[in-house]
This record gives sequence, structure tokens and C-alpha cells, in this order.
Amino acid sequence: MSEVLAFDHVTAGYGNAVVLDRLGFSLRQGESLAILGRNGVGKTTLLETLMGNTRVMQGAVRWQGADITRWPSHRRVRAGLGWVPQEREVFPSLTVEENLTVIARPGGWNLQRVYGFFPRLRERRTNYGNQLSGGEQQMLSIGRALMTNPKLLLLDEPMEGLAPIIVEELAAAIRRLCEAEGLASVVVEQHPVLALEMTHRAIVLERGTVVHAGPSNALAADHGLLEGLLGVGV
Ligand SMILES: Nc1ncnc2c1ncn2[C@@H]1O[C@H](COP(=O)(O)OP(=O)(O)OP(=O)(O)O)[C@@H](O)[C@H]1O
Repeated sequence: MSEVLAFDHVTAGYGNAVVLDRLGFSLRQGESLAILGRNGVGKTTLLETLMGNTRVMQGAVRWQGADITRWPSHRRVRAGLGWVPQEREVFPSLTVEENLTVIARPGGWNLQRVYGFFPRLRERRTNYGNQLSGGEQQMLSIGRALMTNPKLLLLDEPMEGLAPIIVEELAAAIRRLCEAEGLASVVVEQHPVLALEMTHRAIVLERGTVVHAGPSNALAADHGLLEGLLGVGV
């Protein structure tokens, strides 16, 4: 499998504040990566850097062989980065269908395919964004990213605030996107066990740098290591 994404010694932050400190990792075609770490270590900043929303002071971000470090975010979306933000960013005064079609880009994913993938969205297609449950909003947020026909999905705490039954449904959907549809993904998730179940590999951040990298199943099985890295009882 060839490498599609790489952070090469990236130092980045906001204004003069450094959040990511010479951070490095890479992702291969079709691979899913969990970004783990305690609060405030820079997980969201990593995703924001991937989307071009931070100031990169050093290092390079490479996507499919191109140096995209200075690309604006709209160009990154066109190049296949599909962003599912933490706030979900569903348009409240547009219907589900309008939310999906307004950002559509040509490709294999279209309205019918997204509805096939999330039948709940088809049922709710005439409802407004602000009439949806949290789980439905998250499905819509993922559906919107799929409508841009991405090659890589970036998910920032997709399960936050959702009921356990919806979490199961969404985790299965995200896994299916990776396994059946061949989409690569980068997932920031507070719940490490869930994140490790959903991904092939994981990196753990501390103070903006990578302190552990390896297969997700190996980390999930090593409770001592997980507890040492994340301070969680599992
Ligand atoms: N827009 C911003 N401007 C300035 N500083 C910011 C901004 N966003 C985040 N930070 C700072 O960057 C650091 C890392 O934040 P970040 O949200 O990336 O961490 P995180 O690991 O995602 O945290 P959490 O798990 O709590 O969501 C924090 O100290 C935070 O205060």
C-alpha cells in the first residue's frame, strides 16, 4: 500500500502559539488512523492543520505526493479531503436534502448513494437541519462530506454526545466506509476503546507530538500501555 498522507516534522499553531511540535506520521491508501491523547494535546489542531486552518511554522504536509502545506482549505477539499467537523456544521435552515446537494461535487457519491448508506437521512430528507437529533445531524455531517467525494475522511469526535445505540450504528457505518468503500480516515475520538475498534492504526499525542504509533488492535490489547499513555482504566 502506498503512502497518501504525511506530516513531516510539522510545527503549527495559532498566531505565535505553538501547538503541534515537529509532529510526524503517515497514512497509507485505505487506512484508518485514530488520533488519541488527553485533553488539549493538539488532536483537533492536527485536523485543522490538515484542512489548512492553522499557521504552519515548520515542516510539510503532503497529500498524494503534493506538498499541500500552503494550500487553502477549499483546494484541499477539491483534492479529496472530506471534513466532518466537531460542531457538525449542518445548515439549520436548509432541509436534509438541501444540506447534501448544496456542497455536492461530481463523483461516485451522490444523493441516492448517501441515502442508501444512511436510510435515516432519506426518511428525514424534508426536515430542516435544526429538526434533527444529534445522531441524525452527525449522519448528515458525514453525508455532506461524502457528497464532496473525498478520498480521506477527517472525523473530529464524531460520537460526542450521542446515545450508545447511535454510537454503535455510526461506528459500524464509519468502519464500512473504510472497509467496503476503501476510504481512508483520520478519527479524533475521546473514547479510546471505540476509536481503536474503528481503526487500523493509532497515534497518541502528548504536548503536540507523537509519543506512540502502532496497530490499533495491539494498543487495545495492552491495557497497561493504554492506561500509561492516556490515563484511562480500560
Ligand atoms: N483557535 C485557537 N486559537 C488559539 N489557541 C487554540 C485554538 N484552538 C485550540 N487552541 C489551543 O491549542 C491547544 C490544543 O487544543 P486542541 O483543541 O487541538 O486539543 P485537543 O487535543 O483536540 O483537545 P480536546 O481533547 O480537549 O478537544 C490548547 O491549548 C488550546 O487552548
